[in-house]
Amino acid sequence: MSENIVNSKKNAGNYAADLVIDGNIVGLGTGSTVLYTMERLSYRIKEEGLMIKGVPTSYQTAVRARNLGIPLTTLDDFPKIDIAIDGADEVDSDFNLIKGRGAAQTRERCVAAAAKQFIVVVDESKLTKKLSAVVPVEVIPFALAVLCDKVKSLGGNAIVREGVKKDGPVITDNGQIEVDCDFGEIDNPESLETELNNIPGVLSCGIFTEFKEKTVVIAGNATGIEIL
Ligand SMILES: O=C(CO)[C@H](O)[C@H](O)COP(=O)(O)O
Repeated sequence: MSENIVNSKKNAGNYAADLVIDGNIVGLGTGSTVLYTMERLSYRIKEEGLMIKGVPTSYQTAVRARNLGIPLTTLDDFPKIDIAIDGADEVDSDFNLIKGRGAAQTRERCVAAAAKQFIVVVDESKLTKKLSAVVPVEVIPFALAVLCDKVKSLGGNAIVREGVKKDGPVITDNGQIEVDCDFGEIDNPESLETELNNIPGVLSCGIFTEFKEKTVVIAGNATGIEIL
């Protein structure tokens, strides 16, 4: 990762952490940008006595939060939360998102849906006019072929994500399979999201179009941030 991208992620992540106030229940997204948010929250907890609880969106985030001394809670205890901070793989000009590079989009969707405010932290290279990144989809193995068939009928190409230090498919935190679906440029993200999420056996695809009204995008650059 270039120094520019690292600084851009850091600037966006840090800015988002400073939006959190005492008493907040905070959705903690997954990925490298949110890690900067969590590091800054950890600093604020230790140095400023900030009192918060985090709801992690993945196993990795839970481990990182524990190591950073961020107290954790669950959606069982707080079905409604104050603010969720999460990264994205692509953000279009209407605030439609593609998420799920980390295969965490199902829990990320649950946490974003539960939040009053959804803060998306990205480096500015993630901003695009039109979504065109690969769309991750989490599916139960029983429905894998059905999903692949449906993706084909929608003009896409589905590839089961392979593990890096494991042979075979990536098994998600929910014990399911992650499938990367390439549709090229996406003309209608809302309808594609609905089509994919409605396939029986799909837990969640990585297109997020329904949180626009509560979304603030913080796009980091090498020297600062832009709020969109
Ligand atoms: O959706 C995600 C994980 O499932 C991440 O939020 C997204 O991939 C962005 O990650 P990063 O901040 O590392 O670029």
